[in-house]
Amino acid sequence: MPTVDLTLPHHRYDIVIEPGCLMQMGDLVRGAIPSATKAVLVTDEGVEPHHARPVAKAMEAQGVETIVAVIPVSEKKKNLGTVRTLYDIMLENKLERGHALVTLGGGICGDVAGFAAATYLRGIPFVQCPTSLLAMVDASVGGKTGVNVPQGKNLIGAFHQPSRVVIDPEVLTTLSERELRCGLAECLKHGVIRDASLFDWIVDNADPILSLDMPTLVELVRRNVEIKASVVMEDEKEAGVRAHLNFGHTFAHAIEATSQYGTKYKHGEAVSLGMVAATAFAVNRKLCPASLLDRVIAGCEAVGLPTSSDYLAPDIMLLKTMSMDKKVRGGKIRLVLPVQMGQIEIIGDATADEVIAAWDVVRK
Ligand SMILES: NC(=O)c1ccc[n+]([C@@H]2O[C@H](COP(=O)([O-])OP(=O)(O)OC[C@H]3O[C@@H](n4cnc5c(N)ncnc54)[C@H](O)[C@@H]3O)[C@@H](O)[C@H]2O)c1
Ligand SMILES: O=C(O)C(=O)C[C@@H](O)[C@H](O)[C@H](O)COP(=O)(O)O
Ligand SMILES: [Zn+2]
Repeated sequence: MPTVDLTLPHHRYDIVIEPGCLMQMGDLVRGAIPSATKAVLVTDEGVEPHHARPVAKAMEAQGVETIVAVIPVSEKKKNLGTVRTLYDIMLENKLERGHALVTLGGGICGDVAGFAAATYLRGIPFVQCPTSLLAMVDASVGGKTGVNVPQGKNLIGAFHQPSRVVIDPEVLTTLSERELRCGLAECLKHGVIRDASLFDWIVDNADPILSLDMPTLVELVRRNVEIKASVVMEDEKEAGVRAHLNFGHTFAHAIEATSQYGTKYKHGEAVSLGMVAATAFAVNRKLCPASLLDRVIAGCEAVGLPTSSDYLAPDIMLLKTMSMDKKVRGGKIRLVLPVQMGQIEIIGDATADEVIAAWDVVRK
């Protein structure tokens, strides 16, 4: 099966990308974690009716006793309460360190269940099986797991790398178009930070992507996973270049946290708005030409993502939330900004006035 390899100093895994591969989930889990005679399959309530039963059956067929745990899928419930529920299920079923957790869902499911795997018995192996485009191209790769708190997004978490990532692009046929577009926000982000040709390719291929042409989807997923994996291999724990993957996210997370997590904007939509705000900031700072902002806006609009909003919290609230960002150093907001398509710079001296001016570009 085609794979992308991710090699770190103390861990290595592959990311399998193959239409139909979920039917071989038993082999794929046992191949990565041979001691996994038992597993908790954590899925989310939107995915469970479509895909949980065949995956559980495929795992059982290869001798993996499988307990299915269904969790709610909302940013509000991406919290420690849901993690606690998973601990209880794992404890009740006497899951041991040699056993496994398998995620089957979008990025929320992967982040929450991944955090449970990172902390249960101080860490058990897990396999990520992402089912949304966003989780395939971004969230399932790289080992960031965690949950939200009222103060901000993903503020409690752990780096815990999976033992394998299994991507079956065929499951995208049951994903809503809105969620598909959300995944494209992170794909465009990868284009802006690393690969101008990917950015243009996504814009040119918006139609086949949104109409679920399978060879185009496979290429989309592979190109994005390669970028994500290469950044993570360079800097696993965000000591440096991994922060580039956070382009648009300081603004995006502020939108999510100040709009009651997901009631108005999904993560991918917030990232689209955040990329526009960050690029506007860079233009105002004269780090990049105004034409780059036009290109980012045109790219997001080409795939149907929002680029302006009449639903933003007051500046003071947005600034307060941005000051809780994990990249803050010495109380200063650090921003990941584009210099040109495919090239990024991080600045650590953003002033409140500059940030507010960037929000103004997004605010309708
Ligand atoms: N860990 C990371 O590196 C990382 C990276 C990016 C995003 N994230 C996190 O990921 C989350 C967003 O993930 P998301 O966009 O996948 O949202 P999500 O988890 O809410 O999933 C999107 C929706 O689609 C449904 N769904 C998923 N796959 C489906 C399928 N195949 N068929 C039918 N329905 C399906 C889900 O049930 C859900 O309702 C955010 O919380 C974000 O912070 C994490
Ligand atoms: O993998 C990363 O690193 C990223 O920043 C990817 C982001 O798309 C993702 O939303 C991530 O969860 C944000 O990380 P955070 O540390 O800012 O919460
Ligand atoms: Zn993201």
